[in-house]
Amino acid sequence: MTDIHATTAGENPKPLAVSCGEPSGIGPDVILAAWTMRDEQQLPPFYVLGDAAQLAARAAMLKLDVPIQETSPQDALSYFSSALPVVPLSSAFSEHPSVALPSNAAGVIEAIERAVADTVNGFACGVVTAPISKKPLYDAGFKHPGHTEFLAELAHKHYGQTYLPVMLIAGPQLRTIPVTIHIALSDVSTTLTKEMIVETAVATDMDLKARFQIAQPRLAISGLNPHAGENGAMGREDIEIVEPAVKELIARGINAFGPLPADTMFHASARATYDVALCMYHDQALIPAKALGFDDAVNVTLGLPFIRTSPDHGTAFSLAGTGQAKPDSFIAALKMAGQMAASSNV
Ligand SMILES: NC(=O)C1=CN([C@@H]2O[C@H](COP(=O)(O)OP(=O)(O)OC[C@H]3O[C@@H](n4cnc5c(N)ncnc54)[C@H](O)[C@@H]3O)[C@@H](O)[C@H]2O)C=CC1
Ligand SMILES: NCC(=O)COP(=O)(O)O
Repeated sequence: MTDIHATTAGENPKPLAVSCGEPSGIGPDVILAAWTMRDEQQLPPFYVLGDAAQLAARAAMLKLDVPIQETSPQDALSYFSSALPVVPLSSAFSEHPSVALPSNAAGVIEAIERAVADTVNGFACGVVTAPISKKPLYDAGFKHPGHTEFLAELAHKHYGQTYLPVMLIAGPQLRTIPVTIHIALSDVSTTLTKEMIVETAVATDMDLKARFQIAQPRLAISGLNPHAGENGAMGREDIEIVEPAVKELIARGINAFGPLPADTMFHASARATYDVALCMYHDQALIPAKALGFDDAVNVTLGLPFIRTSPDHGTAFSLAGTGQAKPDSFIAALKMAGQMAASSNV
């Protein structure tokens, strides 16, 4: 597998815009910890769309010495070496580690919107999102299953075009993509279409070339059913949906192969045959990716007109404010976004 995890840092003239995520989760913990490691980890500069007082309270709880500087996106870069730059939101957050408060939901959403707007407007070179807790946002009227779908909606708002967002989980040993994303397992077989597989694969092929400099990406396409359907004996979707998609991809000049039985496509020698595995549903893709790389895999949204990365983990409420949250995946997300911004040819 070509190594896109190797990073360069500090080469971008613009900082990354970090949305604070759920303030009661471990987002603040990993953001603060990452800033303290900015030199040893050679992190690209970043600023946080969040609440300076809440971040300062979390830093105190964690006994982290993090000076915090409220600033604008334009001035954030000049503070990064000496303080964590924070661009304030319209309203303050309440600081309650481990307890998601409905009153914080509007700020969580605003932070994502503002990080995207800053990037589109040229103040930031990419968006890095800290984890959100989806349920409190749904309760507050958030209509999108997760960041991935919301970011496509924001891209449409800014550019007037429709984008197909593709969730890539990229770790040092494995990259996977779920073709269907945040839907119930019972809806997968009725939602999956040949067109979805083809469109996801085309967007993947394009972005692996443009953003990750993989000249001829090799796409392994999983089957949906056990044993990729066992010639139709265990479900017909592999014959009727996945196989025709693979044929069309090959006809379009994309280096795709499959459908592969999902249970045998993730061992080491199988992984050596492809650059990315396209899987038919969320857990088929995310279980192997997180099992192999939970600490350092990165969630990247492909198919968008801007860069977005995120740690692969969620809000881990029980760890918020305890000092036990590992910042590794967030650090990997910062590095990958910085590297993508420095090297993208889009
Ligand atoms: N990008 C995002 O915004 C994501 C958000 N989520 C959301 O997070 C919430 C919690 O989801 P879960 O499935 O519990 O996943 P989770 O990733 O928050 O936690 C899973 C397990 O890993 C541990 N863990 C997670 N991050 C860690 C870290 N940095 N260091 C050490 N241990 C860590 C947790 O303590 C827990 O045992 C949900 O609301 C989910 O929707 C989940 C994944 C990604
Ligand atoms: N399981 C991954 C996840 O839920 C992250 O989704 P998103 O918020 O990045 O769309």
